[in-house]
Amino acid sequence: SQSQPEQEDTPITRFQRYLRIKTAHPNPDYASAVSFFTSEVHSIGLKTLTLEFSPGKPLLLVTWPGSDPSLPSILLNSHLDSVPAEPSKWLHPPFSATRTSDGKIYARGSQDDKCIAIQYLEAIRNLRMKRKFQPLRTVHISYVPDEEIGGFDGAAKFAASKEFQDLNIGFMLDEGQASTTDEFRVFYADRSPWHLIIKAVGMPGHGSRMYDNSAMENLMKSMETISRFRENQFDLVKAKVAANSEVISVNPVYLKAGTPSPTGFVMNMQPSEAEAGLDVRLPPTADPDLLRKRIADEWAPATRNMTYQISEKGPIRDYMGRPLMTLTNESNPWWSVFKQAIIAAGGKLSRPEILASTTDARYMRQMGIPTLGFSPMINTPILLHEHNEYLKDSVFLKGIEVYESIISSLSSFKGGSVEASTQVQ
Ligand code: MET
Ligand SMILES: [Zn+2]
Ligand SMILES: [Zn+2]
Repeated sequence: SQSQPEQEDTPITRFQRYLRIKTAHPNPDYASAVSFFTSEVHSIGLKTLTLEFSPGKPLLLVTWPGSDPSLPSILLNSHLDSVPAEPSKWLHPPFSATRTSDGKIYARGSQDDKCIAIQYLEAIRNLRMKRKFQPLRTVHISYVPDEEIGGFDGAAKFAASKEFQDLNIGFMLDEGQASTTDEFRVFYADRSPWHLIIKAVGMPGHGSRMYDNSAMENLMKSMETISRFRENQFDLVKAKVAANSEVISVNPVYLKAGTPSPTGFVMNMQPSEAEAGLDVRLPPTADPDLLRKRIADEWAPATRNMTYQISEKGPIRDYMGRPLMTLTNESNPWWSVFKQAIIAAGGKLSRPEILASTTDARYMRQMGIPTLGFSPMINTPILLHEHNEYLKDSVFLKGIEVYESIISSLSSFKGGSVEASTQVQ
């Protein structure tokens, strides 16, 4: 064909344009992303509102008013930011959004989660402009900053705000994860993230000496203990006793030790301090107190002069002390509407799962709002945070159709008395 795809204005090229905006940390270009969405939203005749709970960190709210604004609304959430990428290790530059001849669109954020940001809007565009669909309930989209660094200046402040309360949200969708089979995955809970730092101290000494209680020895002993715990948890997964997301994961993400020299490190000196950083994730079913005790007694024991610091990145329980889980049975009418909408779009849904990672959904679940994690990507490898993250064009386009079905169903749901019983478990 004579067409020049890059100059067209289609759902795919709009996806590519968004992927090219560098919203990766540590310096996400939120301003460009917000101005991109603002003009897209205005082009379909809807209004936007920019909120700024923290300077330089805008949150864009899109509203499609329903015919009965007194009914609780629907919120579709997507984070604007991405994790960094190492360009030299990619097949195609991570902000090029290169589309290969077999339809793969390579970009950081193509799966996590810029796809859903565009799909929400394209689905609304089709429903509104082509199908002249009129929602009964108001539909909102929120484009939020800082999810990848904990969401404290984004979704956390948003969920706690008066503006959020005024939206009167009855049900929410947030990101999920790709499915390697032909069944869509859906998530009713997240794991809670802890950042754990353990520190060891000891006498420095000559690199040739063997002596007890060096900082390195103390840290290495802890790492061995942690590795055993990690293997036990992993064995449960390998034996298929539990899913990856149903156990406690602990993974070292940095190690820091050594006496620096101009050419690297002093090699004949055992250092007096050593430190490790670990990413820990707890499923909502795990007892956080037991893990705290294990860390104090075994992973960083004071008897070996070790200290530790746990930072819990967001809520693990709701205000009543209950685990943050959205019901996925017939007692939650939103669940039934969602499930039917997937089937109506010709899709299959696998058994609801806990998400192995963590999303902004936890802040909304904490407010008692039933929230499901969902990203319509089937027959797709799970590439979030990896090199060569990509999404196939055909999968992306099918996702728009799926959201048309979901958004039209949810926004038409009449609810009634049954809605009042919809609670987070
Ligand atoms: N979504 C990111 C993750 O799961 C950030 C969550 S808050 C630590 O790692
Ligand atoms: Zn994400
Ligand atoms: Zn992510």
